[in-house]
Amino acid sequence: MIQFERVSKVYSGGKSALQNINFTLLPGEMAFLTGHSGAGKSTLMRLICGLEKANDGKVLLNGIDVSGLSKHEMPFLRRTIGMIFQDHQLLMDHTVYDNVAIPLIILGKSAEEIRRRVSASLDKVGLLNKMKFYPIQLSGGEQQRVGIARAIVNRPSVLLADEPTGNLDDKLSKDILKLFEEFNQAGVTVLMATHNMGLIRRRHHRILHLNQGLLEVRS
Ligand SMILES: Nc1ncnc2c1ncn2[C@@H]1O[C@H](COP(=O)(O)OP(=O)(O)OP(=O)(O)O)[C@@H](O)[C@H]1O
Repeated sequence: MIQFERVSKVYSGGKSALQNINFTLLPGEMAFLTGHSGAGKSTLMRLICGLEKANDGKVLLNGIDVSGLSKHEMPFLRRTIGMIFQDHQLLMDHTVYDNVAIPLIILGKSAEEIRRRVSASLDKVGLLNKMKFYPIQLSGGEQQRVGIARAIVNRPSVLLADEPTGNLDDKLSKDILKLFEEFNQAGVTVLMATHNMGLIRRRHHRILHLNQGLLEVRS
């Protein structure tokens, strides 16, 4: 569950990115985060995973006040979140398998558990047969799916996706959205930021729309 209570964010330098944001995303809910470029979408996502701190108000993740966590408590929070970026942020000199394994290696999991979980994640995104490839050998859509496999390998309860389809064509974008919907049907809370209104039209999920740092809830 994600809760924002009267959250405001002003960057050093004085730029007000978010103003008095209030919303709740229930466990197992899926929502889209929309808004123009600079509306505050990435800032909102970064507040949830503790990459930025709110100046005012509370950001709660599964009931825990993210802004109240110390630096050494952050890794525990991040274990419950899978984060997906537009530019997937893969390590180009590592194989697909190694890229997906990284979160588990950091957590000190056994080689057997890593093998099992990485295979399961790659299977979910349809890339089991490419585990030995390097990212450069994959298409844009496949690279994005490796980023998704890495985000879910730790079985997070919350998936945050910041413009995950930004560089992809319509067909690939729809495939990625379908994947998120499948995770959501399996109980994962999903928040996906997107510019692509065509993609999310006719989907029944709630829309959180940001307009110059202010939230309008649509649908
Ligand atoms: N680190 C930062 N320092 C100062 N200002 C920032 C910083 N990050 C973002 N901003 C400003 O805060 C506002 C919101 O930015 P943010 O990246 O959250 O918007 P966005 O909706 O994700 O935009 P886009 O769709 O272009 O990615 C913008 O005016 C941006 O310039």
